[in-house]
Amino acid sequence: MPLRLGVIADDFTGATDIAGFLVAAGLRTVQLNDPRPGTYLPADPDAVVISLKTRSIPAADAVAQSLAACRLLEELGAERIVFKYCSTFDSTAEGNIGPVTDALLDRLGEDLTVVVPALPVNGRTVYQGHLFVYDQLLHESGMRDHPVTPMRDSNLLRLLEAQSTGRARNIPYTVVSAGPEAVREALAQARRDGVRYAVLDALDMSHLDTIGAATADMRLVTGGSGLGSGIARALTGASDASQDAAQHAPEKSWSFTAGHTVVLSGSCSEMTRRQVAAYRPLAPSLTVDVAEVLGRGADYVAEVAAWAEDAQRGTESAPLVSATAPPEEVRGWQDRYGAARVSAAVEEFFGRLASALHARGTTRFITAGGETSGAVTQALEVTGFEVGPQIAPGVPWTRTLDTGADRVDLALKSGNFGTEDFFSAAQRLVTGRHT
Ligand SMILES: Nc1ncnc2c1ncn2[C@@H]1O[C@H](COP(=O)(O)OP(=O)(O)O)[C@@H](O)[C@H]1O
Ligand SMILES: O=C(O)[C@@H](O)C(=O)COP(=O)(O)O
Repeated sequence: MPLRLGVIADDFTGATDIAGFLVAAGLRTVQLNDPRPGTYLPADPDAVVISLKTRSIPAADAVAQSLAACRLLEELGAERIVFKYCSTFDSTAEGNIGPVTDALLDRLGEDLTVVVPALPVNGRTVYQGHLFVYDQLLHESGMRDHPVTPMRDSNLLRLLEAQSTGRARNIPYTVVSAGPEAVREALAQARRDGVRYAVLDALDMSHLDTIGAATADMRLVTGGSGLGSGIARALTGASDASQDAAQHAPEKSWSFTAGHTVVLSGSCSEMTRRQVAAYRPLAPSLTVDVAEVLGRGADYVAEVAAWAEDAQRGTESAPLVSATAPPEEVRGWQDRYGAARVSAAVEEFFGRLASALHARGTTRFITAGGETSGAVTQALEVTGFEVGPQIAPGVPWTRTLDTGADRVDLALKSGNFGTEDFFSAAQRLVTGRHT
């Protein structure tokens, strides 16, 4: 069977997010982290999601890695490509969403694509081309203070045109709510007018189903996991009931790996800050000292690993190691040492800590933050995942494709996803289902 969908995701939490929605819609989905020609692919998947860590690297590198991923997906026979980026359009001023979109359009010989970051089930909607996070415009939400990709504009047309070579046009919700035929006509008109990026409004998940149906003949689409859901549901004809069941029913056949659990939080988002605050009274916790990370490196990693190992013995709830901090504290570190240096050092710290803990018997990692999850997953040398039960919309448990002693379970939480009790909720799913 040809691969029906190939997804290029610009970070690791984003990749598991979309993979979870594809699975919920009924597509057999595999997530690959270190894709190379000849990479092992289990059981004839319908969709392959490639996780990259390209959101905040230099644009030229992001383009090169995304094109390599696209080539691999084409070799696997992918009929259609989805470029998955964040539902809050996280990008630096120079890109990378625009440059990668342009490069993929050129590679696939297409002149028009759609831009659909909306994920209404998690409060991200697009109205008249403006991105909202629940009741706030993107630039007024916590995303204005993101340590790596602060978002200071909510107008997707302006954001995209500033990063790319072509013209953008909004297809408003009045057209989207009129159904797939109306959207197809608007897209055809946009193409005739030389528009390169059609920014579609979406206020609820049914709008994403409409967009999924209307874009069935497009080789390249771009957006968030909600678009993935709409496309997959158009492919499989999944009903709301089957989608709901897949998202919420405990998967009886899914088993977790025996061993210890740790919670690693490197996200500084508003929701992660609340989740960390809610979890602290329930479990041993350690706050990462950024000065120690920068000053002591490997020594500090060993010290924190020893603390976590010790803490794992004395408690039911997994220990939490957290660098999560409010914006003024993050700015303080960045002013002192430089933003790029601090981010890279904290990410490297979490990667090294994960490796050290894995060597000492930790098999389950609950990580908060996209860049943080990428660093942890890469340090653990995970090559690919199977996607399991959803802890919250957009956050499934996953397990590595390895079957042997190296197998680990990972819950990669996007910064703003999940409810306040997320860290406990993730562990509740594990209880009683060890291998
Ligand atoms: N206390 C801190 N000070 C400065 N930067 C931090 C701190 N804690 C974490 N970071 C950095 O902030 C970034 C958070 O990004 P990420 O992990 O993607 O979270 P999110 O999913 O919320 O975007 C990472 O690069 C991380 O290393
Ligand atoms: O689309 C989303 O919101 C997520 O899938 C995502 O990309 C998460 O990124 P982080 O907030 O950096 O974890």
